[in-house]
Amino acid sequence: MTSNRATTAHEGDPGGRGLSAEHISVTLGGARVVRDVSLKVADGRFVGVVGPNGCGKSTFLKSIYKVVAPDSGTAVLGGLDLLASRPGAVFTRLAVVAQFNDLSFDFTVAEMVAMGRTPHKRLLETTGERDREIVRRALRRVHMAEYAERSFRTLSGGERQRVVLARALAQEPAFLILDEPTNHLDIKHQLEIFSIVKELGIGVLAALHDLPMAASYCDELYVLKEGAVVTHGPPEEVLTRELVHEVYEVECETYLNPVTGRLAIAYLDEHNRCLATYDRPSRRV
Ligand SMILES: Nc1ncnc2c1ncn2[C@@H]1O[C@H](COP(=O)(O)OP(=O)(O)OP(=O)(O)O)[C@@H](O)[C@H]1O
Repeated sequence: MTSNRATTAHEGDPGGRGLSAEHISVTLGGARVVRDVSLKVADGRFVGVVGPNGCGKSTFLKSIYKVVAPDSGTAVLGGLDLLASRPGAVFTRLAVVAQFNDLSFDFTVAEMVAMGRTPHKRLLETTGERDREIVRRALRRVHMAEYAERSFRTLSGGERQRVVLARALAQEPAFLILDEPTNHLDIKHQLEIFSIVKELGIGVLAALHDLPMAASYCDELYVLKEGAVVTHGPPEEVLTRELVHEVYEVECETYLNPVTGRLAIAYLDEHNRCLATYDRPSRRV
């Protein structure tokens, strides 16, 4: 199933603080890994990018948050040309929660979160009491307040992920990019991260692996395969058995769970035996 909705639905303004990426292509190591991807996130909407391993989700997001330079394309956030603007201008309004594994210096948790204040400060301006209060509040929000003086390096993967979210909260962004934000998290903390992000009420663009989770939290999904958008739209329309088969090469059945009334996915083996079922989680956490 291939749709050309991606090209037709991008006309118009995504809204005052929305994101509009147009015709982004990226080449890495001689290979074109993102192919002419266009996407819009209206202000306050939660948009997911899904697709199999290596399909280019992270690379596309990195091209927007300035870690990877695209070959071509534009990315505009609330009227600001992200690709042409200095990081200082970009990161006063855009925060990123990504995998954070290599750290050359040993920072405390509070110091890590305080880095979220950096884009808002003038050169050589030190951390003030207001910044410290914002940091404390962010750490409380992710239930990591008691870790404030711990070395970030000594934290577990899931604890680190929550601190990285706290750093993004301390940035007080108008828009959030999540690059596989729940990889290390158990189910409670996955739900908690999505719940915290939803409560912010700002535009969110997230690369996600868990399809039922994506269906539950995203207003709209873009599906990537081999670097290109296959289709996009509301999760209930996009996540069909045909789409899952085409993109992930697995058989499945989608159905409404009779208990929750929500979309669920049963993955099937070649004899149509159910391998696993995945339900959309409740948003009440
Ligand atoms: N620095 C690089 N040099 C060469 N190839 C790269 C580089 N970074 C990524 N790639 C390749 O680009 C492709 C897309 O990678 P990317 O990390 O964007 O995929 P992804 O969809 O986020 O994957 P996953 O779900 O496994 O995290 C992959 O084939 C990857 O091997």
